Amino acid sequence: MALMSVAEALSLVAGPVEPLAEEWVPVAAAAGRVLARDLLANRSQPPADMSAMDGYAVRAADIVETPSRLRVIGESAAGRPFAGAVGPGECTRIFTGAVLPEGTDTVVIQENTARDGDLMTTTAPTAALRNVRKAGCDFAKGAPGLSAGHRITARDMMLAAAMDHAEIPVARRPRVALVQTGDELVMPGRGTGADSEIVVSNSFGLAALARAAGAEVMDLGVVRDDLAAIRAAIRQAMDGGVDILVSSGGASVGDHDLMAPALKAEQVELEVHKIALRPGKPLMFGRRGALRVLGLPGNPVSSHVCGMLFLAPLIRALQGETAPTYRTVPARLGCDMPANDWRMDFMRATLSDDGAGGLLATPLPVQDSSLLSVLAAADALLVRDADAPAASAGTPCQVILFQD
Ligand SMILES: Nc1nc2c(c(=O)[nH]1)N[C@H]1C(S)=C(S)[C@@H](COP(=O)(O)OP(=O)(O)OC[C@H]3O[C@@H](n4cnc5c(N)ncnc54)[C@H](O)[C@@H]3O)O[C@H]1N2
Ligand code: MOO
Repeated sequence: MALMSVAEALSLVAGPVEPLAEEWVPVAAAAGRVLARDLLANRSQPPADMSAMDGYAVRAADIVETPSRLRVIGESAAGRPFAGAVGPGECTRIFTGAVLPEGTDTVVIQENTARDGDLMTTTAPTAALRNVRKAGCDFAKGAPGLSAGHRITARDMMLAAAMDHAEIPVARRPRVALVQTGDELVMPGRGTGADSEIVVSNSFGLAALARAAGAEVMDLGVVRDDLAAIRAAIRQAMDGGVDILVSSGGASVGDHDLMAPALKAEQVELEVHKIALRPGKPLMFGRRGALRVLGLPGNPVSSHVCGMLFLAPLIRALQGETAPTYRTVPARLGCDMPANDWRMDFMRATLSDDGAGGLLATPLPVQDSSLLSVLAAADALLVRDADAPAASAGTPCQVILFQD
């Protein structure tokens, strides 16, 4: 029987997802968070007509001739507006960012004036309404500024602050718990040096991916290949209010691969179990109540690729982010490729310049899913569709860039 496609699995994992509850955070702490509601401007910017330059605020009708001579009756500076009104034949000194005095509509830059006591003479023409920023020209009070589902950038933080928001509503960070199964596993620096030991690597990549997508991560550590121990870890996640439990290892079909039986025993309904993906065929996804479980293969490259393809989009979807999927960019093949088999393939590849402003993607020569050195040396994942025909160098293709 044909295994489920990557697209179908992704739609089950990160398809229509009810976003987590909102919480309010100070704008200064909002980088990378996802807006839970549309953010409207609480005030107009600029709040009044303001000068864009240092010079003199005048009435345009008074400076049609050059030279024109006007009486200086006061000053308007940023934060210290001129209190009165400016009549015909009058002007005020004005500085950048100051409110235009009543009666004026144009600013003559000081370089185009001469000053003698309280008289100002224009020395070059200035078009009517020049050097003035109209009230609300950046944004008007009540106007939509940022949309729900948008991930806040540094620039958005500036906009939100300028729109006079001290705190903004964002989706709660998804809580992700990581568990790694395997009798062979030891933490870095904690092994005895025995050949049978393997040093844990998966949780480091998965935690970084999850945090970059906006999650709070807790590491439940290494669990032995023991049904009771794995079931206890699943219950710990359920009781601890975890949103996504991510396991790595024990996903295949060997006698010691206990993740599926443990999930079934804990009544986690498996919606995905084995898909047409390389690396990552043994992927599992299930739910029980509010808990979602992603069971990733233990092979390090498989766990990381599945983290990029499924975990990061799920974390983003739970925050209400729009278009929660992995993102591809166009490139061209750097070498001839044979036809693909029935598994969609995400190959570790290097990128180079194609000499025409584009990218050339060349798969690294060995693609075994255990090879961390190859994963670290790659620039991108080259996407090969299931059953893709043979393709020659230069053929357009898609790649996923590593984001770190
Ligand atoms: N008869 C079959 N055997 C296998 C199949 C299959 O279809 N039939 N699928 C293969 C594929 S594809 C994959 S991928 C692996 C996945 O196996 P598991 O998820 O059960 O992974 P483990 O056996 O637990 O570990 C595999 C490998 O990865 C190392 N590992 C595990 N966890 C970590 C970790 N946290 N950090 C670093 N390295 C880890 C582990 O020591 C093993 O070397 O199954 C194939 N077999
Ligand atoms: O799917 Mo496995 O991840 O090919 O090695």
